[in-house]
Amino acid sequence: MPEGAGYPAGSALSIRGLAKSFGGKPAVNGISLEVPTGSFYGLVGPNGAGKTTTLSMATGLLRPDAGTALVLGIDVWQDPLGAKRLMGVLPDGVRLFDRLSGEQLITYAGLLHGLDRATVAARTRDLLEAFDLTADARTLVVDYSAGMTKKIALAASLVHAPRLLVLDEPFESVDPVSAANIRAILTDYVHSGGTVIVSSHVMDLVQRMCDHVAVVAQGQLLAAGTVDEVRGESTLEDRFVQLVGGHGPAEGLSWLRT
Ligand SMILES: Nc1ncnc2c1ncn2[C@@H]1O[C@H](COP(=O)(O)OP(=O)(O)OP(=O)(O)O)[C@@H](O)[C@H]1O
Repeated sequence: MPEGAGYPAGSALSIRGLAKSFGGKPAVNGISLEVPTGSFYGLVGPNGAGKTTTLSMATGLLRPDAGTALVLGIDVWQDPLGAKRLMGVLPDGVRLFDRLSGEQLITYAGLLHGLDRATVAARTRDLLEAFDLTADARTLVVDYSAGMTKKIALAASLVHAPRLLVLDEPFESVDPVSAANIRAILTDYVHSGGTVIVSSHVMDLVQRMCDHVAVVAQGQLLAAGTVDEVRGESTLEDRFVQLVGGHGPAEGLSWLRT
């Protein structure tokens, strides 16, 4: 099949029929999704819904049992290098080379992507500044807080100026000022033609920040479209609970009541 055949031209990420089971138990059960180029796309779902598994398969980190993922028409599993050149990825539970300093980590990411030293040095400086990490540039990443680690990982994912950003829980552990800063960086990136897909549990944030959203539960897609299409007259949070089916009050915990 030629590159991108059968896939919408306007999609930065095309996921078709992705599936993965662990020990015979389906984690992702045939998810298909089109992420339009230039969109800020939220992926939401309850704990264990299959978000991380889906994003890992879409970014070449976890081999699917079935299905395909294309980044700007390039098959992630047939041409991983070609696809990864176009993508910046913040995986869940980032495992970084944490014996490097923050500055070294971004530099290393840039050099791995084949950028020349002068470009890497200039971009590293800009990224450290943008993420407010200049003062900690020489500190080892192992000594960073959880939020600082998230920020340095995000900075490293941007150094090669990717066209698609795939971010698993980028705001987890990040303080509100830094979160606002990251949101501004990402919004600016989208306005300049980039595409972002971000998983999050924070509905309010997704409603305010994203223009598209997909809701997954139990490894399946329950709804996808623009945020306004998906939420209708409700808030995204109410619609999410409706779709996913909330638990009742904690009757089983009567012993906990004083
Ligand atoms: N490596 C693994 N081995 C076995 N089971 C796994 C593995 N990774 C994920 N799972 C299972 O797959 C299902 C989906 O997990 P996944 O991490 O994709 O969910 P998630 O939507 O990202 O959840 P959360 O919001 O809690 O991070 C869960 O039932 C999980 O236990």
